[in-house]
Amino acid sequence: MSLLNVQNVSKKFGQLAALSDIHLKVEQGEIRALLGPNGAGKTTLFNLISGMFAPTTGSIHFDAVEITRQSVEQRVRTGIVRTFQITEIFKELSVYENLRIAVEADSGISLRPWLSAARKHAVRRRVEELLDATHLSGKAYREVGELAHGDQRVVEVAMALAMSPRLLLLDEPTAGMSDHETEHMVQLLRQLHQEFDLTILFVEHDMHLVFNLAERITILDNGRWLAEGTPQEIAADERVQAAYLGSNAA
Ligand SMILES: Nc1ncnc2c1ncn2[C@@H]1O[C@H](COP(=O)(O)OP(=O)(O)OP(=O)(O)O)[C@@H](O)[C@H]1O
Repeated sequence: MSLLNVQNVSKKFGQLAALSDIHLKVEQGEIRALLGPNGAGKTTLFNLISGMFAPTTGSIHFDAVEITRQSVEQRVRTGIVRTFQITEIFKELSVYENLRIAVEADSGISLRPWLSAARKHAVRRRVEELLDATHLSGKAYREVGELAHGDQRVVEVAMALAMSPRLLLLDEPTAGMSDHETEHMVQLLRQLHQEFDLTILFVEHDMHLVFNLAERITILDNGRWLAEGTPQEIAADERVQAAYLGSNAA
């Protein structure tokens, strides 16, 4: 049974059909890319999966439970986490403080005025685990706003991890990064995928990254499902080349 199962999903904005009859199944432990030209509907599909909007028609199941009309918060609790969903990143605070806030939000203790020593200790341990997993320990006490762009995006991933995701949704995880930062992010996502058996669904324009990181790729075009397959299958698919890859496919 698929971890995520999107069936016959359509989304209209007024007269505009942003998505029509989309099917998407993502298996536990997969790294899947969602690819397509501008306006293909990738962000809209992400919004439907993460709970920002409800679809006009169709259904979404997560781990066999229907979540079509669940709120963002309910979905986060069941393990669907998108960066920047619940906790905001505070650029004037340190990496450590940002993670502490995310961990406290996740454990539902952020609204309590007083924490027991045991609770504080548990929060500290969890923050240290997250710093370790994302290789941010050496930058724990730096202000997030002072970090390089690539490191700031890693902090976003660490904050998403604080929510204990089973399905991590990433919007263009390497947008604006240098080659070196991109390589670091790819390594990190691969490592987290293995270490936590994390299922990852990401939207990305960078073709190189998609082919390098994704195990399977789903292509949308003009609000419709166009193709799905391994990177090799997608690169060889004539419909995809015609609709999207063009000369980049070479
Ligand atoms: N909130 C909204 N209200 C009205 N129209 C919207 C809304 N969100 C998206 N659209 C429209 O839906 C269509 C699909 O947009 P979407 O942003 O999902 O595509 P995308 O594949 O993510 O594109 P891009 O790669 O440019 O980000 C577009 O025509 C867009 O203008």
